[in-house]
Amino acid sequence: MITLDRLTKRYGERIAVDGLTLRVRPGAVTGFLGPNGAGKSTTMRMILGLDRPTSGAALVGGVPYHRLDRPLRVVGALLDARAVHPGRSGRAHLLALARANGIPAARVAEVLERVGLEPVAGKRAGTYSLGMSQRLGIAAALLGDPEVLMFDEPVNGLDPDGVRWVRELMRSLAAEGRTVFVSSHLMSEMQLTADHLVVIGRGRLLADAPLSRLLAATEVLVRTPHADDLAARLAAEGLTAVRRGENDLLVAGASAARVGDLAHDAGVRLHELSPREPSLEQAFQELTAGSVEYGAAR
Ligand SMILES: Nc1ncnc2c1ncn2[C@@H]1O[C@H](COP(=O)(O)OP(=O)(O)OP(=O)(O)O)[C@@H](O)[C@H]1O
Repeated sequence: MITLDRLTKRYGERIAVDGLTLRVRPGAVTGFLGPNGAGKSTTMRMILGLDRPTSGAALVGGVPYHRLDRPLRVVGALLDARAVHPGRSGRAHLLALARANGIPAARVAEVLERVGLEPVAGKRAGTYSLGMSQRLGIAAALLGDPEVLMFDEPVNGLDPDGVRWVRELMRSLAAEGRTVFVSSHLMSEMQLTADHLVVIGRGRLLADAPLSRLLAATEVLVRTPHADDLAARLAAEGLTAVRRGENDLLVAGASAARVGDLAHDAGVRLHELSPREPSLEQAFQELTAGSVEYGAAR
């Protein structure tokens, strides 16, 4: 479990993280979404004790990171896959980490196998492709068999096989009961990976909800030669229908079945009735409109 309590970070006049309060729960993949500069990396760095909050708190398993006795056994993180000594082999890198953290050397072989890096474990990390570096970073995060895992943009720059591999790994880590917190600016990716979403913009919490709820805001498009009659009937039921052309209405907040039933009751013939589920991309754009720091999001 990760707990943020009014977590705030200022850099001079600029507020990077603005009073974030939330819980990231075990047994699920929680996506951490926001446009560039929204404060995702800063939040993750504070959780890992790499940045000090201006105010508020970030706790892992109920305590601040700097008070953890054996941090790698509690929380593993991949922030920057290239932050490895290039002259060291992947195996040597993991052995050094294990030694420094009181983790048995035998664990290195286990994590190398889990991430599929065994065949190249003896090669210098500097020769690794981005995908291999990501796997090495993930192996390091898994080394202490931690309950909590955090990944900052783990699929950035990966090929489709690499993306699929990371996605499946996240799902399996969550299925093992771990807390998996993964940041991304790729809404489409989160739609495939996450169970729960936390959305921030300009350091502020915009949404904290199951993926299914963020996607549930269904609209229904109705085509009828009696659009005025139907709009009146819908209005009487407290539903808003927006006119789209002569015969089309866009109805928010009701299922296709309900709209169809109301039309039937009102004796209105329908020529088309189609639910339109917004993509997460759309939901995200609506949520973050006005909070994008650099104009167009990446
Ligand atoms: N060391 C720093 N000094 C000053 N400002 C900083 C520092 N680190 C981050 N910021 C600012 O804090 C804000 C949040 O940055 P952060 O990197 O956390 O965002 P992000 O959501 O991770 O974005 P990205 O996806 O671009 O990495 C930005 O406005 C950034 O310019």
